[in-house]
Amino acid sequence: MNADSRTRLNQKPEWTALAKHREELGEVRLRELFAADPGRGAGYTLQVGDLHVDYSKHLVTDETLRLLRELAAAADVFELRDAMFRGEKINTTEDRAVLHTALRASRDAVIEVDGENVVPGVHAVLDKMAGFADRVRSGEWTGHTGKRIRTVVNIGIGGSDLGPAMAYEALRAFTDRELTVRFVSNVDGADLHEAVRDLDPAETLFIIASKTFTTIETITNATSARNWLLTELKADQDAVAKHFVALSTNSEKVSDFGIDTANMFEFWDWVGGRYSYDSAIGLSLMIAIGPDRFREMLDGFRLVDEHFRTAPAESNVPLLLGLLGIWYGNFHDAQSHAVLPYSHYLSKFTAYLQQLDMESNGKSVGRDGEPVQWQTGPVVWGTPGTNGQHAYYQLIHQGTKLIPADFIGFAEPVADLLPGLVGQHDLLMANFFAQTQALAFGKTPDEVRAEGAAEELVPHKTFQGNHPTTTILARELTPSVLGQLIALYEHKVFVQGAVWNIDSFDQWGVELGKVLAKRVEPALTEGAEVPGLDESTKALVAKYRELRGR
Ligand SMILES: O=P(O)(O)OC[C@H]1O[C@](O)(CO)[C@@H](O)[C@@H]1O
Repeated sequence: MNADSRTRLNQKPEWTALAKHREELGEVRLRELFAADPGRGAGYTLQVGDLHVDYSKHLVTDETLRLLRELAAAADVFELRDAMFRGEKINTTEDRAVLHTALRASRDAVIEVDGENVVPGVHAVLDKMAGFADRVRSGEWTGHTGKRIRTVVNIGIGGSDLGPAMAYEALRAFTDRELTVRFVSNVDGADLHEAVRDLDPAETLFIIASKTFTTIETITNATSARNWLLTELKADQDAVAKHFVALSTNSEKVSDFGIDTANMFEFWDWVGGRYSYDSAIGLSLMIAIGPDRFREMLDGFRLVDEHFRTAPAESNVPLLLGLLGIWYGNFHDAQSHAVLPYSHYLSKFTAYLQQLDMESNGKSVGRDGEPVQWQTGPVVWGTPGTNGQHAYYQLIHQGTKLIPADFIGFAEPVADLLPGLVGQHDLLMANFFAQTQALAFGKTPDEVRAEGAAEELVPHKTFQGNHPTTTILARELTPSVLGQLIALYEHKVFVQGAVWNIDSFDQWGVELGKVLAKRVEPALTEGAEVPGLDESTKALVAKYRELRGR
């Protein structure tokens, strides 16, 4: 691969061809595209596993898609993909392999890092997790006083929180209702306080999830949780072993904290935090849904991995979704991307994707260390429909910004919901379909007039339409379907990072704030002089101390 040639992405003929094509298409109208091709609705669809993906409501033609695929080829996307699956160290700034795909590889697969097959280790940890999860679920694992565990509290942040928290919500219908899981991430003590205040410590298990085991928020919360537990139980340090387990790559720090390393579930530096909830980081989820369902979820991931690895470019769904994002971000100046799940169970899905996408592709320096000269990752945002419809959809429909959106919905409601529900799922999904229709085709002034609107209101009631959306539809939100969805987005993010020639697997941008926080803290607590503190922050710190009466 030639890193230099990728750096000059916007000087490549494939890029220029796309820019020219964009000019020629001008303000292409979805109404026209559908009028010109009545088969578009059924034709612009792909299937991957259980996911039916409709991309007909995009501002693209066959030619656009062909040119986008050529750009991907010119950027060596598939070469980089193959290098990732082979275990090469494509996270160059950290000199690490990127092998979240190995976390869901089948037992007999062989994937080597530095000459060692990592798959047996992955399955050994999965088996250990399964054994532990079964013991907690059955009540065989008891706390210090002999009581069974009723609540699991996962303490972690970023990738050590968002993934399991999202998936626990998503798969609530599959959870053991006798056992609940709570998630604590914020260093604001209120988070831990609210999570434990009504719990019986004797029935509580803390899972301390931290890849590095040095993250200040997590270690602080874990220390406070240990204090709470020992105080409430009036127990000594021995009680820790029955109420604390760790998920980490750092056995030394785990042991320093007082957790028995026999109760540590390991993962590896080739798993990025935001790509880790299908590793040991998913232990809380496994306890909640059981090992079999967890494995079904891994099967879902693997299905999409295989698709991404082997499907031709024309039918490769992660490639398509990645390229559509590039079309809008780089050739239409779109700044953001909305993800709008029409499932209450996916209430944390977009928050999870924010880290996956924005921590991966929020970069402005290429893999060669040169500043990139094109837009990279979008702002990802969204909440479940239909709540968003009554909040910010106004701006998507009639505002001045182009906001491509993914609509995710399901034909069946997940679980046996309340018997008295009055056809709510069809109503939910009617909104789902209606919104993408309204966004795409809008309402013309003539249509508004035909409804008898007063002339002065016609411009206000007109919908320009032409807002692009992808629709992802599956039968039901099962563990496997969740795995498929997450792998789809993981690989979409990969495609975009590969085209933009950035390292999607490092996160140097979070470091500065961490270092400065450490430096500022003594100024808050002790009024210490912090060298290099700017005048604005100095004044704010002084105000803070005054307000705290210090
Ligand atoms: O699992 P750890 O090491 O505590 O890190 C938590 C999170 O912090 C980050 O390193 C930076 O915010 C994320 O990438 C990671 O998911």
